Amino acid sequence: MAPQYRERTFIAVKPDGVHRHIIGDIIKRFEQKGFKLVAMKFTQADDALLQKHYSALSKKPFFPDLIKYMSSGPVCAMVWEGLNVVKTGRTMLGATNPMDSAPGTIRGDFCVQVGRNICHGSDSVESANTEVALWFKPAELVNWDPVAKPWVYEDDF
Ligand SMILES: Nc1ncnc2c1ncn2[C@@H]1O[C@H](COP(=O)(O)OP(=O)(O)OP(=O)(O)O)[C@@H](O)[C@H]1O
Repeated sequence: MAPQYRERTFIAVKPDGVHRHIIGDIIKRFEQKGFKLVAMKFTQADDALLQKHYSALSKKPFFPDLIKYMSSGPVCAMVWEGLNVVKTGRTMLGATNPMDSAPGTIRGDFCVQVGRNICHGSDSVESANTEVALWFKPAELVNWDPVAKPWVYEDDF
């Protein structure tokens, strides 16, 4: 498999998305797009993990509320793989603030306010690599070949 098809991103359904039963819809969109699920866990994140995950935002006034929100219940943490998956994943999620998220995007269709925006997606390949390593052990990442691969990638016959 060519390396560009092996790009990975970290996607998480946040506690509000879990409570509102939106996990399945989010998985469905990534599956239907043609991306490959590489790892998934349903987990209660502790403050230490979340503080590392959101360390770039530690000076923001909303940081304490963000940690409280993200640790308030379980999250569904996932790794998805495919061509340009980081950038496309962000497009599929929609703008951070659901007031600006286009209809048809996940946030545009399922939520209303920035502090309850139901999902997370890595914002660069570098962040994705850091986040995947933070949330998953290497042995939790599954290497497999979907039978549909030649029907997703044109040069893979
Ligand atoms: N002004 C705000 N008020 C409250 N919460 C906010 C605000 N801005 C961002 N957040 C929360 O912090 C998260 C991280 O913000 P960031 O600016 O990194 O956006 P993002 O990269 O689109 O979001 P995420 O990292 O969750 O995918 C947002 O998804 C949102 O839950």
